[in-house]
Amino acid sequence: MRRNSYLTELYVVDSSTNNKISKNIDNGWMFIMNNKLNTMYFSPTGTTKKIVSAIGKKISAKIDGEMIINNIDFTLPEVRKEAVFFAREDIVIIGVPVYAGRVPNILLKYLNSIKGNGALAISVVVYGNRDYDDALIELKDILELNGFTVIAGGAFIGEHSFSRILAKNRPDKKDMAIVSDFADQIYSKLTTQNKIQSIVVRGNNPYRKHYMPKNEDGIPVDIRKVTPKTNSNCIDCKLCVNICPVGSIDYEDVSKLNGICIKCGACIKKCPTQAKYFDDKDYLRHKYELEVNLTRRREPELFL
Ligand SMILES: Cc1cc2nc3c(=O)[nH]c(=O)nc-3n(C[C@H](O)[C@H](O)[C@H](O)COP(=O)(O)O)c2cc1C
Repeated sequence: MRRNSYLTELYVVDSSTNNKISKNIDNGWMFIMNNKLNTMYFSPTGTTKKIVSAIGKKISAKIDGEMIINNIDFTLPEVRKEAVFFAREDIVIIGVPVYAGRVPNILLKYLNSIKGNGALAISVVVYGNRDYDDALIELKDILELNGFTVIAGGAFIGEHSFSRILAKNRPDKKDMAIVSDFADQIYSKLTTQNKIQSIVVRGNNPYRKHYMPKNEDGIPVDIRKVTPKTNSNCIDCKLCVNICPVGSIDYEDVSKLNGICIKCGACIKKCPTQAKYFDDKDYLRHKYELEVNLTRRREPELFL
């Protein structure tokens, strides 16, 4: 038995005559066997990567390891210079963290350049236990405008980029069990529905404005200009230079920035000597406020 084209036919070879008999495929199992599985994520502190990778692995495992996962980690700026095109037979699991209740601004140009060409997409957003606001609907809209059919969506929780205690160590065991269940449900949708339906997710359109922290007088503050400092623990290992998702840290002098800082937390959380930190008053106040006020555990939300 050989597959000859996407979703339409399969050959059954008659061994006595060696003639190919083709018959229509309306079976979901054959549907998924004809597809290619892809994962894509932007993940400066690794929580989005963990969730997207686990969904991909679980779906591929369910198909008996038949499916090789093609992965695009677009955390680094060089990767976002490459054009990406998919085709009808692709399934793409794509994840981004939630920044200010939305898809991170710096990713919009790249995300809008990805061509779906009829591929199926699973959209994933990961947030730090405050809220994902309109990020999931925004990601779904972007993907649909680019020619994807979005067949599943999930909002998951990851340790907050600003903090080591808010949503500490999430996604944890309980989250990963939900991630696994989500993958099972996606597999089941792929293999049991003849016409795979797109989804409706929680969120507003028009989208809410980007979430802004407030100062002690309740006035919104703009922390976009805040940059990290470097202390004397620095061993000049250059790790921060290599992991900065906007390529802003100067190679010769790692305490210097040559571009914007998106406050993603990568240089701070991944520094082996804890040499990077923020000391801006408004940033620290916001971080403290989040840590004090958002202790109630949020749970993942799935849309299928
Ligand atoms: C600039 C910025 C804004 C953020 N805004 C939100 C937010 O609006 N709501 C929320 O719950 N978490 C927010 N977070 C936290 C991240 O969404 C969360 O920690 C996520 O797990 C980080 O993903 P990563 O580990 O893949 O980098 C923000 C983080 C950053 C850096």
